[in-house]
Amino acid sequence: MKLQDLTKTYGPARALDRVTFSVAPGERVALLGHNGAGKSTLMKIVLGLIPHDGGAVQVLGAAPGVRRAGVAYLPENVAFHPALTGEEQIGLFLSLRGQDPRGARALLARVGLHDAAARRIGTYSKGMRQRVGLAQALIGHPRLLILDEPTSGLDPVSRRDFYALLDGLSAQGAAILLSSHALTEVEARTDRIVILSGGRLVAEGALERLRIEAGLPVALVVTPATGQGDGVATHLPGAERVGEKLVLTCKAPEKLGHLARIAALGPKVADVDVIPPSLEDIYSHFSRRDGQ
Ligand SMILES: Nc1ncnc2c1ncn2[C@@H]1O[C@H](COP(=O)(O)OP(=O)(O)OP(=O)(O)O)[C@@H](O)[C@H]1O
Repeated sequence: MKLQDLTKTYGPARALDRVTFSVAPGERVALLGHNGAGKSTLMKIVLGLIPHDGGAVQVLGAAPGVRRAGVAYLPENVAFHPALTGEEQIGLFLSLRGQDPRGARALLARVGLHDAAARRIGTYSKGMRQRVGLAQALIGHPRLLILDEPTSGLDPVSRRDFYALLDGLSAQGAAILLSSHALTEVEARTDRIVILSGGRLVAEGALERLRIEAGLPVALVVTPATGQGDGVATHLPGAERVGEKLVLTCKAPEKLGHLARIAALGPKVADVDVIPPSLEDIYSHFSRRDGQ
């Protein structure tokens, strides 16, 4: 999937402004952005549901909407018929795609729903319904998956399982674009992050690169040995006392120098932790930089 200077306006309002990025086969890219940043608009354009005004869009090497069979979409809130069993529902979707409905069990097994296949969807948890959505999305072996906040409302275990499924799909070569507000989880589970703000791409890259680009401070959390708090504090001017600990905030390039000074204090120091800026910090840095 390739976007080049993608632009979309709704009347006078510009929802997307010259957005350029791509998602390669096997890559998992997270699309982040505040409400109204343009994420849904971008997804709808890629899916061929709405036209764009400017720039170029290539989806599996063709215009959006052309290679429909190769593209799967999982909307944020999937709704299925509560009276149907998982197997009946997926069987129905298979029939609608001209495929053998008996393939439903295998698809449900792929998303960990084999044992629940004969139960009515009305009895499923939200995480299980989300997996039915993923099973539906997997029909026909899509090469591009567009997932709109796929883990919103899922508990941590369901989220982890869901990402494990995505890992398997990307390992088989599927390109995955997912939007999310859950920053910490995409930090660990995606290859690249794209941040939209006010319709513009304000940051793109692997998290490590964004961390460096943002130039945000690093915190060194020093735990003095028992009774050594004051002694350590005199050697760390500028450090803030937080309970028993001393927190020194510095720019990333200064980190090693500070660590060397801390190490030189020897047994006066019991422990030291280096806390890099979180994805939340990086995200608000880029969003703010853009005046949001
Ligand atoms: N059909 C429409 N008509 C007019 N304006 C629209 C339409 N759809 C979206 N917009 C506007 O375009 C901008 C981008 O909206 P979009 O829904 O793409 O954002 P989003 O990042 O998906 O937000 P959210 O996280 O709330 O889903 C917003 O300012 C929104 O109000």
